Amino acid sequence: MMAKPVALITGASSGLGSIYADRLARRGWDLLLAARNHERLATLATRLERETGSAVEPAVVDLSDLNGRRQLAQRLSEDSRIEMLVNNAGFGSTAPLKESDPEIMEQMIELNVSAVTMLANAAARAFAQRGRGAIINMASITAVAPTILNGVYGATKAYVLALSQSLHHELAPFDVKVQVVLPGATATEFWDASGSSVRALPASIVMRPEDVVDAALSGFDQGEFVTIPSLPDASEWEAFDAARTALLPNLSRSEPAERYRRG
Ligand SMILES: NC(=O)C1=CN([C@@H]2O[C@H](COP(=O)(O)OP(=O)(O)OC[C@H]3O[C@@H](n4cnc5c(N)ncnc54)[C@H](OP(=O)(O)O)[C@@H]3O)[C@@H](O)[C@H]2O)C=CC1
Ligand SMILES: CC(=O)[C@H](N)C(=O)O
Repeated sequence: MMAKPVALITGASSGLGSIYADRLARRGWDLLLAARNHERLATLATRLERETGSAVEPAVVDLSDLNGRRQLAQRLSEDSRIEMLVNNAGFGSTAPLKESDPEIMEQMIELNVSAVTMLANAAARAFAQRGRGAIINMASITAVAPTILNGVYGATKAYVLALSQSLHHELAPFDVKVQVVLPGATATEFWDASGSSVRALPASIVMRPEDVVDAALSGFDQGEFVTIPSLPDASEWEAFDAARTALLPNLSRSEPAERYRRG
């Protein structure tokens, strides 16, 4: 029997990552599930193996730790069965920057930026060499709306969007798919660590994690690069992105613009 391909999902012990695990196992993927909480990963692995017949391996790792993310990146580089990376682990905050603990902000950057970068780098190299694979990066609507929550959180997600834009361009010739997902408020444990309760938000702006992941996978199946699960009209994103690309011919020129040369 042919071995199944493996999807590596970070942040798989709860929320969006655990739903990705469920959906990908049902789509015929074997799984490598990364997070810190061994008990939760083991319980999920046992359930998914029983219900789907997929092989599910827990990988207990703290991705804010340099050695932790190095080990997982090495596994990604060396294990040719891994054909998908769901770069999902992350945490956020709703506190203004001036009221935030600088060490927590550092940890957020380590997890949301440094770990995402190291794993995307390893996946890009390995998948390009193999001529196949997919990278799904979990950003957030705060990537384009950084005033909504904590500024560092929004900045980390803007980084994930920019990194994905560059990777999408770079990896297209190698048949490696890149998707970036920008969910809005989602009812997960994210909120427990964020400093605000999801129950304080109007129900009309909060999506179920199952719906976020199902929409994101539908976008993936349709070959979308950017998926915003709640956006009713995809042409609104296309117009936003077209405005960005229209700037490109004038962003680097030999002379300052006329308005900076007056007086
Ligand atoms: N919920 C929301 O409103 C939104 C969330 N997002 C993004 O979605 C992603 C998933 O979040 P969500 O599912 O909502 O939240 P959860 O808190 O439910 O999940 C976060 C996951 O990340 C893991 N994780 C946290 N810290 C580390 C670490 N240091 N090392 C390894 N794994 C870690 C957690 O597992 P463990 O504790 O076991 O390590 C958990 O599995 C995040 O990137 C978040 O920014 C984007 C938009 C909206
Ligand atoms: C926009 C949100 O509310 C969300 N928690 C996020 O992570 O972006």
